[in-house]
Amino acid sequence: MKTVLSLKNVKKSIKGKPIIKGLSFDVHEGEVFGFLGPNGAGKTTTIRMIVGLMKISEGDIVICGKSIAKDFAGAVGKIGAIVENPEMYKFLTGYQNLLQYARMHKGIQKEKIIEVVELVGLSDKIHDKVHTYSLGMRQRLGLAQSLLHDPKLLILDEPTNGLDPAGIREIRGHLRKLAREQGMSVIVSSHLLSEMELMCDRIAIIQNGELIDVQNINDFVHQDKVSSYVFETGNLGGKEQWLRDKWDAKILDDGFSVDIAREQVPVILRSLIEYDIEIFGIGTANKTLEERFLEVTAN
Ligand SMILES: Nc1ncnc2c1ncn2[C@@H]1O[C@H](COP(=O)(O)OP(=O)(O)OP(=O)(O)O)[C@@H](O)[C@H]1O
Repeated sequence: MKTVLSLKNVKKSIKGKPIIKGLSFDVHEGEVFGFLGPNGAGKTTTIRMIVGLMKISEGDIVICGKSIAKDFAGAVGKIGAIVENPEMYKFLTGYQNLLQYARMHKGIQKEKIIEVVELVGLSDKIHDKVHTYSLGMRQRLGLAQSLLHDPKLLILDEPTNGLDPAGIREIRGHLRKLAREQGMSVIVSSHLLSEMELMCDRIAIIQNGELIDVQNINDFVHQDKVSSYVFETGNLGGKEQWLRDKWDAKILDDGFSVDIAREQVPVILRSLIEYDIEIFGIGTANKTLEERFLEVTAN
């Protein structure tokens, strides 16, 4: 697996206050990698350092083998990014905006503009003025602009901020497609957990400027394969305390729930039968990423 981005014990202090306290992790070719963390965790600061908008205090960032400390232009030249809202000329068309950008960054051909516009699905509206665009269309235009110079690594800070569910789904689709079909590595930040679950292959959880965990999204959600099982029972007739003591059960109006691994289900069923508890139904409530995230960050 090829490493596209490597953070090596990156630290940042602002006015003597440590904000980022030694982050180390790698991002691979063709993966969508998420930065997940509560407000103020340090996601934007980390992204600003990766894209070269902010100096690192200590450590190094290596992009496609180039160190940001030793070869700044070489390293950041591989990146396409939307960090702050991309500046667009509202009274020019989308196409004119891209053309303007291409003129400022030599070597971008008109064919490339057409290619990225098609890729982000803006071909129909590209000759309309930007002030007529919806927020989602502006985001797509920003995405097209960031793709013009063929970046190896695409970085988007809160890419779905302010978008409606359809817009979010659309951006998500584009990012997954870029990773899958073009082998691009994509980094997105968000505090929206459900969204990360749908978009990312792996996520780094950041809290207080520290890395709490980097995990494959599926492992993260299904870690230990513990699920909440809800048992619908008849009257528990005074057996509530036994359930709490033996299974750490939560008593509900018409039964109880327990957090157990799948293999334990037959075991608990047997003991319920032995204990004369009638069972009318069993269901699972798999833990959401949100619940897992809260568990991890609570400690
Ligand atoms: N220029 C600055 N001067 C002082 N403190 C700063 C500066 N920039 C960031 N911080 C602090 O660094 C911490 C991390 O901020 P950052 O914006 O990176 O977090 P974040 O995870 O992106 O949060 P959010 O989701 O709210 O955007 C915060 O406590 C913030 O107050």
